[in-house]
Amino acid sequence: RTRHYKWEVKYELKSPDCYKKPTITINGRSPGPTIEAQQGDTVVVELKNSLVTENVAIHWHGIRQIGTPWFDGTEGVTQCPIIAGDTFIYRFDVDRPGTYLYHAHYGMQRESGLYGFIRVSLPNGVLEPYSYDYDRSILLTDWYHKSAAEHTAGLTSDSFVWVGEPQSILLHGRGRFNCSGIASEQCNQTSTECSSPHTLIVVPGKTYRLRIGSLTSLAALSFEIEGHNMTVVETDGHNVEPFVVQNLFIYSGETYSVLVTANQDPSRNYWTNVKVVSRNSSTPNGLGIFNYYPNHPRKQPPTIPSTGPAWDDVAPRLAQSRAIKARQGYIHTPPPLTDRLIVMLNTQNKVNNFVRWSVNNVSFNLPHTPYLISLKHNMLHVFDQTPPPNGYDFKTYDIFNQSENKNATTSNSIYRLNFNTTVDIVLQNANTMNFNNSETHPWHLHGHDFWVIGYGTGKFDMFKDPANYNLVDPIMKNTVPVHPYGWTALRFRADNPGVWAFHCHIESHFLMGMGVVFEEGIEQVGELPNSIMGCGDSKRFLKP
Ligand SMILES: O=C1O[C@H]([C@@H](O)CO)C(O)=C1O
Repeated sequence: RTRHYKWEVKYELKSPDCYKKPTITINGRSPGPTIEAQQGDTVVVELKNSLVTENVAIHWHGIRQIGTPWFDGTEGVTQCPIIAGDTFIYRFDVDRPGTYLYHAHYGMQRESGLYGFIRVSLPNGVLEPYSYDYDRSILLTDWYHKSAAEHTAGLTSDSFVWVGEPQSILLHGRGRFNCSGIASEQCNQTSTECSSPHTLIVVPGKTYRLRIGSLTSLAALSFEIEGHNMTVVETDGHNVEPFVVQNLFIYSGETYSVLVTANQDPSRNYWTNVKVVSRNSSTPNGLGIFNYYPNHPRKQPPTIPSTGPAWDDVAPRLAQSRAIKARQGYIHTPPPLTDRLIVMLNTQNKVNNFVRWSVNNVSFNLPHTPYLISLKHNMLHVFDQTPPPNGYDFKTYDIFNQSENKNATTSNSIYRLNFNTTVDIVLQNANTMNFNNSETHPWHLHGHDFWVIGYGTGKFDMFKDPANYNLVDPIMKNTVPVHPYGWTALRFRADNPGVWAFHCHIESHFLMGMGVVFEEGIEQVGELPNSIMGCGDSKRFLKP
């Protein structure tokens, strides 16, 4: 079956947290419409770019694009941007059930509000291994009052201006900023998004499958529903061996399904409470109402919202990461051995006076001609052909100290993987340029799911640590955090012909170079559609 969507992407002045800001909407909404499909369907999105003076591209996050690598929506990697005024048609199969996302993948457009959910249901007659009465979803984002253009200008200037902490956390597009002292024409306190908080209406005694996704531009979050336990059952489209949490840590690019039963005192409402963790943030918690029917949805809970977990306590976050295992009966066993190990040291450093992020001292820049096109047509002059390093100087590099990394460079070189081989990636975190500081980075892989085979603290030891890998019941995911001063080990099969980005999902960090690109099986990629071409050196492959 084909699911057809017709979208118009456009700037509109919106006030999701009361403050008026040009927001990128789809058919007038941010978050955009949820794509609803069933396993095996083909999704067709006919996208009209009405941004007037800006190009666009949309990535279908978690959809592997098997056989359609040109519709991954990653500007510079798999396609040219969609020019203002043009209409572009994405067409791809959703081959697995679960909760996925979509969002802009061009410059820093995502933070302007261009995002939404993809929900893929099971085939008729097939049941989830858990039961619930209702299915709801809630997209968590962070919200800045400055524009993406202003952020980009600051980040790419040699007098670096950091984006800082977001002004608000939005619960499915709703937040509340304190407008006192702000000119009234700048704050629209009567907008629906601002005047009524996010509300989840629940019927006492019923169980809810709550799909939670994060597409923050920066913030790592803790999500909780006051007084209610949550049972984690799904992440990134894979069934999780159930475990119970009071608060769920969620990083940008991840999705979770949790089961929540409305089993508390039904005479009142409760807070849904979203807090920034991992950074010493000034952003107020995002608050919504968990509304027990028939209480009035605006009836304030009688309690003061909790402050949430300590922002700098890594231990519970690492513990949650380690608790996520594949569900019994749904385990895909990884290959026991790898063909290739790439250790990726994540550092913040200066390159020619610009503040950048690097992987093994290479800070990534996108080329003008998308890799998929240049590789398919063997135009090797359009990017740097020296492969990036497979590791870093393990003996001398001190991950616990500020380092100048004097020989860090920028490059658009890529990793070329042998088709149908097994690849291990170890993300190695380190100190930033600031004293006694290491940040959390959620890494997202396009075109694949990977097995999460290990987490560790300190420096990864390639001789000792692999002995402790979980090769029995590791979860498969498409996005995973590397915790401060720690490491995360992943394994995947390079079995999807195409060119795939792997990057930090913090939008500013990818812009600052925190990403790599993998090519695999390019010779098996079919004929590229005309619609992805037109920029850089790709013009000459346009077919008449
Ligand atoms: O990339 C970053 O830059 C700032 C800060 O390190 C600049 O001093 C920060 O917190 C980041 O995550």
